[in-house]
Amino acid sequence: MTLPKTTAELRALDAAHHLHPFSDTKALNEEGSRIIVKADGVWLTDSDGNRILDGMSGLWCVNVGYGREEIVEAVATQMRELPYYNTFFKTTHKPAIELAARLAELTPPQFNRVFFTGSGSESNDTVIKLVRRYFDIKEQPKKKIIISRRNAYHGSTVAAGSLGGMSPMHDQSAVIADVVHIAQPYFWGEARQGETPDEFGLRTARALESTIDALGEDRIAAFIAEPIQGAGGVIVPPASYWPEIARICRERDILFISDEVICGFGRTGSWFGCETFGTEPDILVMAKGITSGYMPLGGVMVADRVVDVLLQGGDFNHGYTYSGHPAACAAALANLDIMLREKLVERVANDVGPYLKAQWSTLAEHPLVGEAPMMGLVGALELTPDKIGRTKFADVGKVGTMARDFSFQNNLVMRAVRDRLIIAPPLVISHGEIDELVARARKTLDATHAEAKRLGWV
Ligand SMILES: Cc1ncc(COP(=O)(O)O)c(CNc2cccc(C(=O)O)c2)c1O
Repeated sequence: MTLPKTTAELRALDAAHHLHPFSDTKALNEEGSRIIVKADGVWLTDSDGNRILDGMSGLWCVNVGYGREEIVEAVATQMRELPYYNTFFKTTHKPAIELAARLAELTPPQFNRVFFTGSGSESNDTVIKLVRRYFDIKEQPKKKIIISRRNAYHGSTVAAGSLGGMSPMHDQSAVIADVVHIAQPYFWGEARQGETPDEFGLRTARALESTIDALGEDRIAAFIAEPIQGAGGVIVPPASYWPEIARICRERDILFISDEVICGFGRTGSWFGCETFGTEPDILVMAKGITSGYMPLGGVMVADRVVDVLLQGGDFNHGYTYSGHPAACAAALANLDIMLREKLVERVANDVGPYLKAQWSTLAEHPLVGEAPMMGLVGALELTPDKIGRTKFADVGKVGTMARDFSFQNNLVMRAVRDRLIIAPPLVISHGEIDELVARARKTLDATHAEAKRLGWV
């Protein structure tokens, strides 16, 4: 079969054969999917030749930007030499060894070993098994419960989806036992009247302590959290939150898991979000930015104090065919070379991060915007009918979806989560491209505001 050329023909074939993730495929097929055909830097090109500013780095992952020949070459070379081999049954290969050593250098000092996976979901499934194995070996088998947060996202497998706190996912899936969800540090949407950010941050953090005490510390294995809840809407905690969580994790016999699938590899202005917020996790979850999405790869960094116990336990009966896939590891190594050579993490911290924050903050003045948080190169716009009262729209999500569609019409990719618009652009974005992004975001807000007014929603 030769692939058709026109957008209409491509859409028809897609509609005939492709079930899309996280989509109402029937509705999508009536509308037609947007076909992305190539990309370069921060720019996408669709099948109609439209140039689109990718404000989302694909799905939070293309940190070094598109069109990096170095990564392509590294993968091609590796595939010619060894396209695949596994790391089961006493075998390994050079890309896995080299990447494991590189990750030990780049991650905080407590981490010197990595378990490779093919995705963030597989990484979090691995974490659940590692954590329970750890306490079984320590002869504390009662410690099984993992505490997570409402509206967290940890992946889409049954177990990782259970770790996440998104009820629309739980409603469509089995969920595993022994996962408990506590409040999220979403100040704009959940603080009490008159409560300051710091008071809210402490109160929300202390939900961890009270939940441990209510369930019994002898039953709690771990606490898992994203430094910033990404898919939940870029929920940046108040400054008081993470120091209080860190205190609780230090004082209690539980493991702290930092899910850095989004916040890792420079996104927040440090190599990892735990460094931005000053926490010291026992387990660090990676995917996305590890290869900038060029190849699927995930991993779990495990702190020495946890590894020391695991090594006493003999066989760890878990792993994936593509754990540490050689071509994916080669992509990761080339990706990390680019990040180091171009000092992209420092660039986020000292240059484009502050610049984007300054430009993005001007959008908070828009009548439709309740808050415009930005940390590193990940930010959001909370859309609201009432900035002062911090009220939500009656039909949550409708305005967000409308805004996302206007954004796409303006050739800017922004993600909508409920009525929050999100951006997480590639770390290579220029000042000029930031100006263009913010201008298109403002145009999107104006169009959304006008339509919401016409519909009587504001
Ligand atoms: C914090 C976190 N943890 C785990 C995963 C799962 O990774 P995999 O998808 O590679 O299994 C993620 C993934 N995050 C993710 C994935 C797909 C879509 C969106 C969205 O915001 O629309 C977000 C994530 O953001």
